[in-house]
Amino acid sequence: MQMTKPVQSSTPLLDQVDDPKQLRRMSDAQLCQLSKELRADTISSVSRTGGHLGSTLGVIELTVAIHAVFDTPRDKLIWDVGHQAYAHKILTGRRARMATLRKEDGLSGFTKRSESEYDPFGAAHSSTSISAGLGFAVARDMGADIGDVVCVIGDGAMSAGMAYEAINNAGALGKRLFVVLNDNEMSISPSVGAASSHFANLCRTLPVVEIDRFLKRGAKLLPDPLRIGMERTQRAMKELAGSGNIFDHLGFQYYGPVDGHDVPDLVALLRALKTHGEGPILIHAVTRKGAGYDPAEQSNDKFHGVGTFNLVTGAPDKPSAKASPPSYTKVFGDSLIKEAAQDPSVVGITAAMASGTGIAAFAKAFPDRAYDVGIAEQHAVTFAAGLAAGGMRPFCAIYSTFLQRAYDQIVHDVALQDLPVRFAIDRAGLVGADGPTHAGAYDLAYLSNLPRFTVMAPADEAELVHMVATARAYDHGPIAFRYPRGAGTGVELPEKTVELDIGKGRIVRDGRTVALLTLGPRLSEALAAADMLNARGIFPTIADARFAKPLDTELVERLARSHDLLICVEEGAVGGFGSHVLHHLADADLINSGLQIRSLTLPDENIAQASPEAMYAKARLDANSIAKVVLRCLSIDQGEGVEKSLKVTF
Ligand SMILES: Cc1ncc(C[n+]2csc(CCOP(=O)(O)OP(=O)(O)O)c2C)c(N)n1
Ligand SMILES: CC(=O)[C@@H](O)[C@H](O)COP(=O)(O)O
Ligand SMILES: [Mg+2]
Repeated sequence: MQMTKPVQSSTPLLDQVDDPKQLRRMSDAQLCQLSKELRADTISSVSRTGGHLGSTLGVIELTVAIHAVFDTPRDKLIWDVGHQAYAHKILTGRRARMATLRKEDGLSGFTKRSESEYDPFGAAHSSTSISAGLGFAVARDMGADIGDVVCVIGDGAMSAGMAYEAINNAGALGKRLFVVLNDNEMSISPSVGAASSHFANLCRTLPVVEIDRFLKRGAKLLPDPLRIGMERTQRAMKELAGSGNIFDHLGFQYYGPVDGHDVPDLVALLRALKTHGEGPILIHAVTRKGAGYDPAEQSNDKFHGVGTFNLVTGAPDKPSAKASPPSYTKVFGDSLIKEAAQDPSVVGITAAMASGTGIAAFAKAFPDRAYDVGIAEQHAVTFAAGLAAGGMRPFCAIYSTFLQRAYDQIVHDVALQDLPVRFAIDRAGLVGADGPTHAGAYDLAYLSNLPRFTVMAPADEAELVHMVATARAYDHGPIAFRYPRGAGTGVELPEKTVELDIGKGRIVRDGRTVALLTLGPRLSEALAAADMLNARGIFPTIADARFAKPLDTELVERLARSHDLLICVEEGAVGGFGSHVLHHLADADLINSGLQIRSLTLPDENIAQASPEAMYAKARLDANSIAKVVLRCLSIDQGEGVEKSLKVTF
């Protein structure tokens, strides 16, 4: 084993750690000191970069204890969601790069295989850790050079069905596997659901758990025959006491609840279990989200996701969002409230993203018509399908990327049954700092190919208001509208809503020769591109499709027949709006030598490596890029003059 240098207790310990193996030779006092330094370093670093601070602060001691006991990277440490892994990154050789967190070519905000051997499995979408961990455990038992497997999963992540699918399988297989339930009673907002109450109850039955743990520990030290007898007695006691918990009943050995901030206790327990543990083991650690930083502990969301902030006060550096135009999210929330005020059948559903989707505002106005189902997108969709079948008008508000998790429910329970579920799809397109795992790139592709689905995208927040009204009134099958993260264009919001003609787009600016057909907020970039091109004597027609499905075939055919160049622009992947336009033109026999067609989408590489700077400029969906495509298609000299006037850069 490569010898790691012992730490001197003089200088800050964190400065001496360049390999987590060094923690295995530290005393309890040193590990406690290291935890203090690690917490301070994390807070200071995130105050300059922003990020998911609260959840990392909740697992500082757990991170230190796990690395002090387990032999990473041979022992696999898998973080669920991975948003709490900043301290893990600092301890595993990435401290010097923390300034690049969530930036172009920088450290991911989540765990990422390509980033470090200490990240054996990528995360960012919740509740995958136990499934992946079990996979590693089976691989180990089939001969792979893998040691122990430790999955750290939060109580929020434990509200997702996938976690129970994994527990169900792990409990049956009986493989040695460690699951640490990091229970801080928080998701992004306070945890919801019966499972969360169950965990809380376990914390209230401490004496029973203490006895149980004492007996378990004692049993481990006895010779086998006696030990088996002791364990049988224990189990009988629990049955009699009617106690026990879901994990015990599903084949796990449950230990806890333990104080997730007590490093010596955690180390002692983990060491004992690593030595004596058999089969799947669940350690229930009770922590505080935002622990150790008062501004975080005092805030409602415990600094779940923050921008840069003042280290002393915790106050955000950037002015509050109120200064910029209202976000699409706020416009959606306010519009849904207005619709619900006149329609008692409107219901709002979120999957643990109440504030992020605007359902929190809706819930304030209509508490008995708002449902936060936890991190359970699959359930959310079929729950909405049941509501629709029951005659209600459910709005299922789920981020584009998280909706991917419920695809079969969308197809099987909603589309094929032709149920009028309304999908409010936020974070459509690139999202910036959360990167590729959160890009809302695929919803146009995965919805526009489904039978009976109506798929809309507003060009601005005024259009969004009309689409919410249109969706509420539309009872003829599933209908979705998708819109981007962040502020709108600042356009004036309509007093009176208009129900749009389903499947009908609009001409926004008349022109000739070139037609730009956009879907969603790229309309403003297309208009800006046209303004640039006017300087070159090119006056494009600009059209807003409004619908990806049903396609406005009359509009598409009219544009194709009366222009030499047709360019479709969308914030989505190949297979979405533009693909359907091309498909229709081929079917209509309109693809001929006289017509050039282009479909501008988010290129694969931009989706795969998306980051703040890889927003629309890099994704080639901004005015410069659109203008450049037009010039190139018309074989117009890209000379210096043109480049300069167009400021076109690639
Ligand atoms: C499938 C999915 N849905 C929603 C989210 C958004 N999300 C990120 S973290 C989080 C809460 C996680 O709570 P918990 O697991 O308890 O971790 P904590 O933040 O409390 O440490 C949610 C809902 C996600 N990452 N993945
Ligand atoms: C970690 C996670 O998945 C969420 O916190 C996500 O980062 C929220 O995204 P928004 O910031 O766009 O709401
Ligand atoms: Mg939690």
